[in-house]
Amino acid sequence: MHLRLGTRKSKLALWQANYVKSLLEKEGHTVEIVTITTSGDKIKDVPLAKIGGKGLFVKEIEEALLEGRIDLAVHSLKDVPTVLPEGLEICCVTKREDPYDVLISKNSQKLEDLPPGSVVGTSSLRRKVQILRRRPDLKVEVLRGNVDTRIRKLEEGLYDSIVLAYAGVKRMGYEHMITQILDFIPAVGQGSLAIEVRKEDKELKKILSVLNHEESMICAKAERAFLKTLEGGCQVPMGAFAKLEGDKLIIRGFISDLEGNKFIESYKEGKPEEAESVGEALAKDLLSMGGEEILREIYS
Ligand SMILES: NCc1[nH]cc(CCC(=O)O)c1CC(=O)O
Repeated sequence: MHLRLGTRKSKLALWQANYVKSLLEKEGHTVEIVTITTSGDKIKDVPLAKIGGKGLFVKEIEEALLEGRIDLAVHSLKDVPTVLPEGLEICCVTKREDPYDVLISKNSQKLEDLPPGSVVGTSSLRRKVQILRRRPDLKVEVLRGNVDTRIRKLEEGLYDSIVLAYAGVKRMGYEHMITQILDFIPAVGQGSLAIEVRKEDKELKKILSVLNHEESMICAKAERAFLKTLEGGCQVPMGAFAKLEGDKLIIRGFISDLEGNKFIESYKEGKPEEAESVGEALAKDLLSMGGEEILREIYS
């Protein structure tokens, strides 16, 4: 079949699109890559948490899907909101790449070795609070842009260290620059790709099912149910990480206030078949442990 694959045009997005393209070509399909500029690509210097809109990197691509200009969309799963437009679905989640965050430092200093007052670049509130919890004496400053831009800003001396997703760093060929793999709780979905299609495209979904990695899909379901229950956008520091151990699903997650002073963390176990309810149960625990108050403060 001839498939039109929609993607953003950042280098990372194109890498991801080409990765999916090559998997589909192995199955005998032809794939045309259609690049789409999203609002997230246009607004370059404001932290996404300040813009506040959900799905800034996917909205225009979803419109192309709904209008029939493309057949499938490839996104970083972590950029996809938990509620999709009517008529669309995530039919596959690809095998998760290393889900963790990494620190890249100018002087190869690990988080615990950075001199007091060092400047760490990240725009993610999730990363910020986890940095400050370990090193309240560091300065966390806004850093946006694609992976190349972020690394260039480090090299230009604007930061002493930056924090990025391992997955993006690896895909862009900067693995050799990694100073430290951080044991932070990752973003929901970090490291997996989401394949989004029109719900009604049954035949296409059958074709695409080769892209699905069942274990990654189960973890995605648990983490996204967690996020949905917390109504988390990127304005609230939170994260969750699910994994399968044998036939047990384990999910850890946290929610925090903006400075990392109130950091509420817990975990939950359950059956993989009940991934969504396990994620939801974890979120409800966090809400009753003080999460509700945090949300109220942040949104007031
Ligand atoms: N926020 C942007 C974004 N979306 C997906 C990735 C990397 C790939 C992934 O995490 O799955 C990145 C870069 C980063 O967070 O450093």
